[in-house]
Amino acid sequence: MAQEQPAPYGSGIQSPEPAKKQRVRIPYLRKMKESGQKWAMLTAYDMYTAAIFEEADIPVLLVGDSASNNVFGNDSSLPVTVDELIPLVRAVSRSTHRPLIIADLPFGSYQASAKQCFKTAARFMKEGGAHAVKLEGGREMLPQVRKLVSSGIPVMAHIGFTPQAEHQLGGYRVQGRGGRAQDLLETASAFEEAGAFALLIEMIPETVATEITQSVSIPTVGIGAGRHCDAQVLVWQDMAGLRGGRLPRFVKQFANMRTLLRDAARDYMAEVEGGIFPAAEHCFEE
Ligand SMILES: Nc1nc(=O)c2c([nH]1)NC[C@@H]1CN(c3ccc(C(=O)N[C@@H](CCC(=O)O)C(=O)O)cc3)CN21
Ligand SMILES: CC(C)C(=O)C(=O)O
Ligand SMILES: [Mg+2]
Repeated sequence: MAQEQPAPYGSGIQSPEPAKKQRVRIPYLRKMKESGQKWAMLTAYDMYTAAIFEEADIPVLLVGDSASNNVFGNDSSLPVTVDELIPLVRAVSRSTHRPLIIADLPFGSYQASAKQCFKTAARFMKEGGAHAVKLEGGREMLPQVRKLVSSGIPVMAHIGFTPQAEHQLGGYRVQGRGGRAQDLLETASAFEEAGAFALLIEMIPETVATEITQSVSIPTVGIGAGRHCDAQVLVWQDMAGLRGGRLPRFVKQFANMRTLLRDAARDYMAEVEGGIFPAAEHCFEE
């Protein structure tokens, strides 16, 4: 006899899971803004990290195109492809029940037209199991945002420093300084009007990010955008101290996983070389 399937999380019909496991959905994020409750977003690119961040109760996970650097070893966001990212999105969505999963649209997969954008976003939803997508850019992306929204695909717009445009922007530089703040404010309003469910704001002065946050009713998620955004995001390998070398100013390391993992690898190697591991307890009898 076929087993009965449990109701999907957030479906509103009786779920066998406790309320805590209800899927985070977009109206919840808006309510958090209204009540002044800040929230945290992290990137995730695989099963264990996604499951661990769910255990930690992180409400929103981003499968970033930063996988280009942090998974695939490229030196920028530009090379990563849709075909490379979809399996990572699928790994994250399969391994979690509660967080909202956002797929970052990679460079070249949405800029050409609203139609191209829709096709790419639909692949991330259908093949990856994403609940929403994120795209970078300014007002030239309004047709893309409108197309997704009218097709039922929630979209987060990423403004300020947009890494996919690093060559146009002249490097990894703070945006919105000098006379450019007004332009950012207008772009933010235009995205809200077009139906974006949230704004990601990267590397702009705190004062400008605060003004944007106060001027829109959708949540703002900051990275290097000061203390007053509605939410914050960091790349998990930065936050957990897996990454070495010089770090951007906006990063705080909450652990030192690089040392932890390196020491574990060294201890393992020493025990193998010294004939200590495996011990009897790790061996099978006949
Ligand atoms: N590991 C990782 N963390 C990230 O935050 C990240 C990625 N990868 N890959 C994609 C983009 C690239 N990002 C970056 C990369 C470098 C800087 C950086 O060098 N920032 C300088 C800016 C100096 C200035 O303009 O004053 C800094 O010191 O913060 C910032 C964001 C953010 N994203
Ligand atoms: C840094 C965040 C905002 C991002 O876009 C990514 O991880 O790709
Ligand atoms: Mg990105």
